[in-house]
Amino acid sequence: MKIALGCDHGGYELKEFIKRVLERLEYSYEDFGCNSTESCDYPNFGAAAARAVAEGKCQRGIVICTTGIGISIAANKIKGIRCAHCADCLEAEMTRRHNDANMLAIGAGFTGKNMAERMVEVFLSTEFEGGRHQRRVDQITALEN
Ligand SMILES: O=C(CO)[C@H](O)[C@H](O)[C@H](O)COP(=O)(O)O
Repeated sequence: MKIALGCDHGGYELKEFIKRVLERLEYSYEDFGCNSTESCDYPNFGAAAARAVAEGKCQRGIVICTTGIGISIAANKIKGIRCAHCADCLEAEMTRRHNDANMLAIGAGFTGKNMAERMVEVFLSTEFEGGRHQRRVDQITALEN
């Protein structure tokens, strides 16, 4: 599974940490920037990672800004993306099980490295349950058209 990464300046350091986590877990990744803590704008980086997921070049995405909110809003503008802003492991697990979320958004100003590492692990290893949840995901998809 290949993971698309995106961030703004507020998420840069946590994104670099998450790269090491992904290497330890033996996931490949593609980094869509940004590439420093210099101030920049999150929409382009969130959308670039989201497009890679929507186009199937990557199977999941992880995006990070200071709150995780702005970059999740941007990612969710891309058709086919279900980007969940999560702050703990249960949210990261539930959004996989129930929403088949294909992107995780993290707020680096609020979520520490330890929690982020555990969220990434559970997000990438939890399967979608399908069943009644598939019907609801289909309804979300229908809203895009
Ligand atoms: O979009 C956000 C808030 O919802 C992100 O947290 C951004 O990182 C933040 O807005 C950036 O703000 P800054 O003052 O330019 O660092």
